[in-house]
Amino acid sequence: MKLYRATLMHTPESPFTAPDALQVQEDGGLLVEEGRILASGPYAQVRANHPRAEVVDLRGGVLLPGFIDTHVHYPQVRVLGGLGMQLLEWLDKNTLPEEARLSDDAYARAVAREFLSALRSNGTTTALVFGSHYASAMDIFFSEAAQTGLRVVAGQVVSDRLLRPELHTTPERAYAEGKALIERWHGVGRALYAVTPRFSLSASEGLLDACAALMTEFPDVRFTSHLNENPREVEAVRELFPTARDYLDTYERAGLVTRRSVLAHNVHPADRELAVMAAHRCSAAHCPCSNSALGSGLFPLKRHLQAGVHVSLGTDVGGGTGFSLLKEGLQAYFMQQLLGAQGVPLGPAHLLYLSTRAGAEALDLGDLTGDFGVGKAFDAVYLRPPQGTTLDTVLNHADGPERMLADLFTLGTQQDVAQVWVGGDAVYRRASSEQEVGV
Ligand SMILES: Nc1nc2[nH]cnc2c(=O)[nH]1
Ligand SMILES: [Zn+2]
Repeated sequence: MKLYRATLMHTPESPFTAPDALQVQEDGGLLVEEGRILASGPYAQVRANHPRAEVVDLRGGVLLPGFIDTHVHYPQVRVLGGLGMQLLEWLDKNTLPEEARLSDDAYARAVAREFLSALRSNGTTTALVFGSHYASAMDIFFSEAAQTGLRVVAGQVVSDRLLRPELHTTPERAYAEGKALIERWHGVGRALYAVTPRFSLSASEGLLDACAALMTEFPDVRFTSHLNENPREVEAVRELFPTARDYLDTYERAGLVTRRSVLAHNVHPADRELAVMAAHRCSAAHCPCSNSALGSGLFPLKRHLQAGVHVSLGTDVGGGTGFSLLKEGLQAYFMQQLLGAQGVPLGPAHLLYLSTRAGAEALDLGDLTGDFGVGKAFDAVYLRPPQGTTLDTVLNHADGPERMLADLFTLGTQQDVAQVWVGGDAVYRRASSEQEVGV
């Protein structure tokens, strides 16, 4: 039994609907046994009730629930930085050639290790991972992920048109390979499976039906894809599906819009699409760094919230700009500011919620993770800036916990992630030599 002593902050409820959603213990205690939180509260109180627990002293930093990235591409870690293009050109020139390289198992393993290491060192404890087009690269991914202890919800990406021939499959093969991967990996350790057509642009109706067949046969797997990211993409989908009411309808008609569906981007939705997403309780993964880098547009958060659509955050590596949910939260804030009266003013509690609890809800893992409630898994990130850094200075002069949280989202980077736990297991610890900077 361990008692973690730290400044604790979490958002068990949504600040979009609940006032005072940010819960803070400035000198807090979290009692953890067998990976689960048994008690929480002021340190002195938890200590008095559990005098024999081993104390882990984390004073001097801030302990947050582990970050939850609801849209990130495993095969794209090495193509980060491909700036200067919009979506379709970026896929063609920057991304798909790299994705084809994952047909080589040794290459796929190296990329999987780089990807999983980047998640952990950025404080991400759960991720909805867009996989590779190759089944063997997914076997490699799941086996590497199991060794890290991270929670991954991932699936083979399937497409049968308009990418490049070596990335195409058939509905029959997509079904057979998906079924085999689900039987091998879904619910094994901390892994779950997500059925993942790349986007309707590269999927025939037959392929979407094959995806639906998997969802029917295995009702608790998740579903993810892309939606309404870029105007040229939206127009191409309209031409490819002349009888569909809109982009969402291409998925909806196949029965793929459910409580366990997460659709990335949705920068250009119609009102009907928002209403249907809300009715089916499916989630939108907002990827603000990617939307900026690829010039996709300004996410209409207010329209999503007004329609009742649940929204979480994704880094969208490699369309995005890295693995940090701190940066993603800050960029979400910037973009809402830039929208002026059309934007939603986001405070630090919103940014924390979007990067933790909202992701757990999107993945239907809200009973397991996303906050520090009693009974939840101990999934946590300990942020402690190296001495002498700007963030260290600013935190030392912050006039209260809410301002500290704003400082973390404004200035925090990978270098500030000191330790990470999943289910009580330590999955990352910053090398101690990096802790002193400039002193
Ligand atoms: N951002 C992004 N959008 C996509 N739409 C289809 N594939 C992709 C991808 O890899 N990244
Ligand atoms: Zn994406």
